[in-house]
Amino acid sequence: MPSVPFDTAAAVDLAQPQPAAPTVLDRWLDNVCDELSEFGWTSQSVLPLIPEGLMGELRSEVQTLHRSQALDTAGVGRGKDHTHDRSVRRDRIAWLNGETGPQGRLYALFQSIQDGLNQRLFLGLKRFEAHYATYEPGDFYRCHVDSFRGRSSRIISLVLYLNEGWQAADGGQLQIFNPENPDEVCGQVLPEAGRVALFVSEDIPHEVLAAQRTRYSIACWFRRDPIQGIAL
Ligand SMILES: O=C(O)CCC(=O)C(=O)O
Ligand SMILES: [Fe+2]
Repeated sequence: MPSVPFDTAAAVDLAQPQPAAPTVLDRWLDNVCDELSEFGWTSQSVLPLIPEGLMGELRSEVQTLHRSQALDTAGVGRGKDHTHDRSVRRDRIAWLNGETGPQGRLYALFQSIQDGLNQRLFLGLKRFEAHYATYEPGDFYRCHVDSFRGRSSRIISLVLYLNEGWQAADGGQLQIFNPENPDEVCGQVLPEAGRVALFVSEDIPHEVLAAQRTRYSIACWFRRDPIQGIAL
């Protein structure tokens, strides 16, 4: 009797449409969403997803803004509570509008991250906002959360770091605290180019330790309110 050349039971029926193989982005999002669900935060490399050259272009943009003093001191709080308290935060910021070439490419990536978060976690995210931030030597951002409880406007925070060759001695680490016990540090992220931190905006207390050299980043918030200025 002729031997069966392969396991017919396990053979793929090529006549049927096959599900598309997961992409690098799918696998990245699966991992991010697992960690967000379990811990409320995650730190990942975004380099496998970033188009060639984009990190350097974004770094040049923020360095140009920095040199031309086009960054504003960042405030704390919203509306009438908005203040510039240098004992709380000392970074300088410039909002992105997605209209330069590099920002357009970054916005396409943020949009696919937003779609992927919605598909996996059913967050109902509708838009995102993002700003560049620079921390000069000595600058910090004390422990805070990014969204007031019950406001549910900023849902997920994402921070993308732009400095190359950042060492532990350069400081500026993002410290993540245990939401149940805000005295307990449960993670630290080195702000090295291509690394991103993602966390649940209203749950995760975090702080930026004092930087020892100029630190460049992009902070992005995925929001549930559809129109700027209207918080649900
Ligand atoms: O740059 C970071 O690591 C975090 C910044 C931050 O917490 C913020 O802008 O709200
Ligand atoms: Fe924050």
